[in-house]
Amino acid sequence: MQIIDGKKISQEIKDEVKEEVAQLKAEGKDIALAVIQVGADPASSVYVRNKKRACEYVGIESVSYELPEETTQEELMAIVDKCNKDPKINGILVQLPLPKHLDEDEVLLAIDPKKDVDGFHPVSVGNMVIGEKGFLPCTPAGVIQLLKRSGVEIDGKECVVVGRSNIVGKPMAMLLLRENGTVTICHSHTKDLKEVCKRADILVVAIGKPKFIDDSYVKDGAVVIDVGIHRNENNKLCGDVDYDKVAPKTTAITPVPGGVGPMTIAMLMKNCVESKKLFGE
Ligand SMILES: Nc1nc(=O)c2c([nH]1)NC[C@@H]1CN(c3ccc(C(=O)N[C@@H](CCC(=O)O)C(=O)O)cc3)C=[N+]21
Repeated sequence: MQIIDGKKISQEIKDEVKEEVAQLKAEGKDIALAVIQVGADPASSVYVRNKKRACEYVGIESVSYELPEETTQEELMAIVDKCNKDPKINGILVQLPLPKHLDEDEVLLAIDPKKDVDGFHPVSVGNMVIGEKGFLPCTPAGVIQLLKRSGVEIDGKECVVVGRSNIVGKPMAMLLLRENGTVTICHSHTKDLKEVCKRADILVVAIGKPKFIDDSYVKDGAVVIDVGIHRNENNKLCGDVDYDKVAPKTTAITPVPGGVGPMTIAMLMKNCVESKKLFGE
């Protein structure tokens, strides 16, 4: 059984990015990412801090906007607009989820697709689906990198994605399809979830329920990728997969923490470089 080391693989990617950033810098091309956070949700603050730290490491400038919980839609839209127009800004990230009084879709739609390093804009989604160049969403793109760099073949494999969110499940299925996997998407209405999951050579779980998937959902020798992240009362992290029960059945599995999470951030850094190379001046 192989424990897929997301920390190590994300470090490799960050080091590759760091080198590219240095090369661009030598040509006088600096990269900057705007990180916009509304409110002070502690989990979001952790992720935002990790993103800034990664920027620092690879040599990308991070310009942060920490806005109060009461920020209005108009105020937020004005900041996005300002970042859109600022030629120094190459990427814009609006940390999700936004407070409930704000319209997430309107904000994401307002981001210039040329700066959409999260890959959430409908233009980016469309490009991903038809296989055109564009920004790939960081978490699913990170999962593909984890699989490839761990020597897991996707081509022709039975891939089951549990969860159909716009930011993970749906794009995950699409990227596995692009790698020639045979892809099934499961969700809350799926009949016989267990039986479908048991077909998987590669099982990707993104349902947002702690330790939901135990060994009874997993075929012997499967590869299991856990996208979930939950924090319990004692601040201990766990995923959507019951790792201790599932791991012995797999040929490879991602832990939480240290699996998919760090990859999300590494891929964000990669997208920022891509933005500069494709659209920067
Ligand atoms: N616009 C937007 N883009 C995102 O990419 C985005 C977002 N909003 N909202 C929230 C989710 C979640 N997310 C994570 C990033 C890093 C870790 C990460 O580094 N995890 C570490 C543990 C970190 C910890 O200690 O909590 C690990 O799994 O090893 C996890 C989750 C990005 N997201």
